[in-house]
Amino acid sequence: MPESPPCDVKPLIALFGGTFDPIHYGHLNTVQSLAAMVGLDNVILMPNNVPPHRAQPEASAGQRLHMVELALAGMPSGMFSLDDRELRRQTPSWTFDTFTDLRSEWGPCQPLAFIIGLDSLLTLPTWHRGTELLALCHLLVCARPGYATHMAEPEWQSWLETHVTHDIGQLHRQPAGCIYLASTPLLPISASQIRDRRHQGLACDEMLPPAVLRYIDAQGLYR
Ligand SMILES: Nc1ncnc2c1ncn2[C@@H]1O[C@H](COP(=O)(O)OP(=O)(O)OP(=O)(O)O)[C@@H](O)[C@H]1O
Ligand SMILES: O=C(O)c1ccc[n+]([C@@H]2O[C@H](COP(=O)([O-])O)[C@@H](O)[C@H]2O)c1
Repeated sequence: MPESPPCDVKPLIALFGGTFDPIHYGHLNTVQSLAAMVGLDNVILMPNNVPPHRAQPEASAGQRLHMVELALAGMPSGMFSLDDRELRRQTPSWTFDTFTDLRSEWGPCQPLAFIIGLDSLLTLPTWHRGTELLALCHLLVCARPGYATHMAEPEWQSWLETHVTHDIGQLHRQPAGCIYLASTPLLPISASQIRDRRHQGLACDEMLPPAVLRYIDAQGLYR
C-alpha cells in the first residue's frame, strides 16, 4: 500500500474570532503579545455575525466590522489582517463550521490555530462540537484576569490536560490538536465594561483606539 506523502512544514495560520462589540486593547495588545510568544507573523481577525452562546451585539455587523478595520489601521503594518467569512453567513457563527471550511481550503497539512481568551476556553466544551475543534486546529489561549484556571468539570479538565502542549514548535509542525496556554499580560478590559461605561456616560479613553472611540461617538453607539 503506498504511503501518504509527508506534510511540508508551512507557517502556522492563526485566526482570532470575536464579537468585537467593540474591539478594544484587551484584544489587540493581548494578541500582539501572543503573536510574539508563538512566533506568528500575522494574525487574522474574524468578526462573527450571529454569535452563538450570548446575547446579540448592540452594534450591527457592519459597525463591528468597521470598528475592527479602524483598529487595524492603527496597528503595525502586516501584523493583522481580516477575514469576513462569518459575516457573509447568516447562520450562527459556529467555529466548528468555520474551521471545517478553512481546513478544506488549506488542506490536511496546513497548521491552523484558533485564538481565544481563557474565558472562552472555560466554556468551549459547551460549544457546538466544541472539543471536536481540535481535529481541525490548535487552540491558542490568552490569559485573562478574573477567570478560573481550571475547567468546571473533571472530564473537561482531563480533556484539557490531554491536549496541552508547552512546545511551541509542535504548534508549527502539527496541523492541529494542541492547546497552548499562553502567559500573555493580564489586561482587565472587556467590551461589556466599555458598553456599561458608555451607557453611564463614563470615559473609556484608555481602553480602545481613539479612532474606534470617535466612530462610536459619531454613530451614537452604546448610549
Ligand atoms: N482583556 C482580554 N484579555 C484576553 N482575552 C480577551 C480579552 N478580551 C476579550 N478576549 C478574548 O477575545 C475573544 C473575543 O472576545 P469578545 O469580542 O467577546 O470581547 P469581550 O471583551 O469578551 O466581550 P464581552 O465583554 O461583550 O463578552 C474571546 O475569546 C475573549 O476571551
Ligand atoms: O461555535 C460555537 O458554538 C461558539 C460558541 C461561543 C463562541 N464561539 C466563538 O468564539 C469566539 C469568541 O466568542 P465571544 O462570544 O467571546 O466573542 C467567536 O469567534 C465566537 O463566534 C463559538
